[in-house]
Formats: sequence, structure tokens, C-alpha cells
Amino acid sequence: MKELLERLVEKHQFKTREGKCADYIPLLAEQDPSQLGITVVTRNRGIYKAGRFPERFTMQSISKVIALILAIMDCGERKVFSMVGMEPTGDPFNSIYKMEIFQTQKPLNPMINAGALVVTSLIKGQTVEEKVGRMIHLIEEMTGNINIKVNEDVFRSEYETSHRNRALAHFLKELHLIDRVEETLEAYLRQCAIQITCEDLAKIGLCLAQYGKTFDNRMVVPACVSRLAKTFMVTCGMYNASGEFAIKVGIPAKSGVSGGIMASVPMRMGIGVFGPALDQKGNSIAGTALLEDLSRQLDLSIF
Ligand SMILES: NC(=O)CC[C@H](N)C(=O)O
Repeated sequence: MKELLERLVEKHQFKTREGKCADYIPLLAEQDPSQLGITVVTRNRGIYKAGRFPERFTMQSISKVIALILAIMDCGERKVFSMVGMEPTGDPFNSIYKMEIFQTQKPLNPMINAGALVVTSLIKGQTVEEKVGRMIHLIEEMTGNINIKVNEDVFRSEYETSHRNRALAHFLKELHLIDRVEETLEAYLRQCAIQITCEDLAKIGLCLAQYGKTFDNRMVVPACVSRLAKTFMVTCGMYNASGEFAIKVGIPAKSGVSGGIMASVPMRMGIGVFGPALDQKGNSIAGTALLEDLSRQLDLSIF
């Protein structure tokens, strides 16, 4: 496995030159765009790594999966989906367009920013610290890594420039879908700035792949919630590129603008990818190519 991963990283390395780092969050713009790396954790606890990635990077949108799992565990499916929809969108992740034009009265799904803000506001906790602390705790449970923290600099860097998300939050407040604008925005941006390793990503993927059971056999997420999370990853996990990704790669996956991708191959493996050079839609450009190739080589598509 390690040789295969090394070969594929080398093969797709050139692709990093075709994308660019997210620049709307100032600190993410400083990442080295030539990095590309992958970690695979298999069912029998094999851990394989190849390529180059920093020790830690921020989850960004990958945290939306964690927030959704926790909100459902806290409030139940019925409550969550009375306030956020289940349909994919053809619009970018930070779009305000559909809510504004069609008056759908609720965000289309929990994987776009508008939906994620609603989901985060549903997580139990009196304070921002408590909500984010509970998300961190769930990540620690899923990964077995007890050293999960928020990167304060990335949080600040985004908080100070997050005009679009702030606008979305105000719009959601007007629709009575969230209560406290600033608290919800802060909790959401802090969850995006939670730092993980590539191995953590792979272990989260494996936990979902095993219907809530961790790599070391602890049951931490109900099976039905894991299934639901993976289904959203298939339909909405790669933003408005999810259809093409399902056809070419065929693995439930969630990306983030820091360049991470968390992928989950049911009952087989979890995969963490890092490559901060992004394509137009905000997905790791070389990371996606790498996953496509790996899926073909190991016949990983679920379809
Ligand atoms: N797609 C992403 O990873 C977006 C996360 C980012 N923090 C934002 O809200 O814009």
C-alpha cells in the first residue's frame, strides 16, 4: 500500500501547479501550494502515509460533518431537518443566492455554509466554548487523539474578514433559523479552525466507514447517524462538484478550503488527503486527482 501511495503522490504532484490556495482567509493564502500528501487507515489498523503535509492543518468545511453528527445526536433528525434541507445545490458553498431568490425558507443542505450555520446553532451548549468543546471532544473520540485544538490565528484571520458568512447569519436570523448571530458565527468559524492531522482525517473516515466504530473498536457515533453523514458526503461533500466526484471517484468524501479531504470507504478504510492548491470550486485539485486514481487502482467506488 505504501509504495502505491508514494507512486500516486509523485504521479499527481504536477497537478498542484494548476490550482491555488484559498486567499479569502488571509492565513490560508500563506500555505505552500506544492504540498500533497495522503494517509490511509485500514480496517485492520494499518496506517500508511505518503507525500508531504504539515503536522496539523485546519478542518474548514470538513468540520461540517462533525457538527451535523453532533447536532443530530443532540436534537434528533426530525428537528435538524425541519431547519435545514437534504438537497444538493449547484451553487458555491458560500452562496446566499438560493435562499434569497427562491425563498426556500431553509438552507438547502448542512454542507453549505448557510446550512452549517444553522446546524452549529443547534448543537447543545450555553456558550461558544461549550459548543466548540463538545465538537472537539467528538473528534477526540473518533480519532483517539486527545490533543485537538482550535488554531486561534486562523480563527481570528477569518473572523475579521468573514463578511459573507456574517451576512448569511443575519439572513438566517431574519428567517428565525438561528437566534444569536455573533455567537453562531464565532462557533462556526472556530469549528472551521479546529486543527487535525492527516491521520486524524483518515481515522474519522474509518470511523464513519465502520458505522461509528473507531479504528480501535470503540462505538462513538450511532450507526444510523454515520450512514446519514456518509450519504450527505456523497451528495454534497465536494460542494457543487459532488456529482462529478461521485462518478469519477465514487467514495463518500468531504473537502475543506485548507486543502484537506476526508474520505470514507465503507467497511474498508478511511483516507485523509492534504493538498492546499484548490480548483475553482474550492476542492484540492491534486488531492481529487489522487483519490480518483486510488479509487480506480483499488476498486474503491461504492457504486
Ligand atoms: N469550504 C470551506 O472549507 C469553507 C470554510 C470556511 N471557513 C468558510 O466558511 O468560508
